[in-house]
Amino acid sequence: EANVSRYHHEFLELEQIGQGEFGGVYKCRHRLDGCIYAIKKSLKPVAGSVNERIALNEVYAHAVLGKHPHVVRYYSAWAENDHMIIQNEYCNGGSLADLMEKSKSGKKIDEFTLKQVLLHVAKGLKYIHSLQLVHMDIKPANVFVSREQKVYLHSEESADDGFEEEHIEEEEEVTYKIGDLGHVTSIVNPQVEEGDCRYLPREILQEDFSHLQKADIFALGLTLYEAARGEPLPLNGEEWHAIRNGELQPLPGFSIEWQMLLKQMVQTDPTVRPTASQLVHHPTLCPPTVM
Ligand SMILES: Cn1cc(CCO)c2c3c(c(-c4ccccc4Cl)cc21)C(=O)NC3=O
Repeated sequence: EANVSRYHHEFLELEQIGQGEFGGVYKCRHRLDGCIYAIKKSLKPVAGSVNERIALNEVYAHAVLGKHPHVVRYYSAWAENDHMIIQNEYCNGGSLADLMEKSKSGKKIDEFTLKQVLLHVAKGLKYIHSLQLVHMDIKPANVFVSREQKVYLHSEESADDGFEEEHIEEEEEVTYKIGDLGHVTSIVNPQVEEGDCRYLPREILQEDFSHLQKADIFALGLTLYEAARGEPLPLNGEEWHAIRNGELQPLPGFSIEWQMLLKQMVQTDPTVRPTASQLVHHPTLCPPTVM
């Protein structure tokens, strides 16, 4: 019946972790499996509206995209009491936007961290693009962080008496994941719902959808540029166009090769921007091989 709520029946709501015009996002514990999930509750969109297309896009995309280490995992979606509900993997480290917020007061985000973000998100995009899909809303708030405490049993032959020496090594493993698939569309017959204009390349504004994967690369480039610079990106106007003409400010404290890579990612001509696969194998991102 209408008033039985699967949400309250299956989940214990722990705290609200997001708020938007769409509704709210909650950190919840599943009463049966005991795991924590991120659940977004939004008002059921009007049938046939743009919002309905975005809501359906999101669920279709999650269903097709299945499981990937650098794409936030989807578990279930349902409608109840005039609400659309989607249950996703909970990423316990906040978003890149949260990291940027924190770095405003303290230390800036360093080059090594941003190279990790680039490598992980490029791997996620390579997977999405390999399925002839594009994300279309890559930005700091949609890159989520998972931190996992890994424990290793480390055993070493001790030099002198030849006995095995064992010790426990703890290591925090950070994984960056692409979330919010509400703008995902197929490159075959694209129904482009523009993402955040701060990260939008000019060709999409001009409705040129011939290189949609490169719009994701552009948005990722500006995402990293903003995280490195610590200044908010323009929504429009002179500075917005200057960036689309390839004019980026220098990034003091960052290597020249990093700044050149970002510049290449936001090139005006989409065909010049690297593909996600080229980024994954880019020499400045691959961990140094022990010689
Ligand atoms: C605002 N907000 C904060 C978080 C926690 C980050 O530590 C969060 C998550 C998600 C989402 C989300 C985004 C778009 C669609 C559905 C969901 Cl659940 C939103 C989130 C999501 O899918 N997984 C999250 O962890």
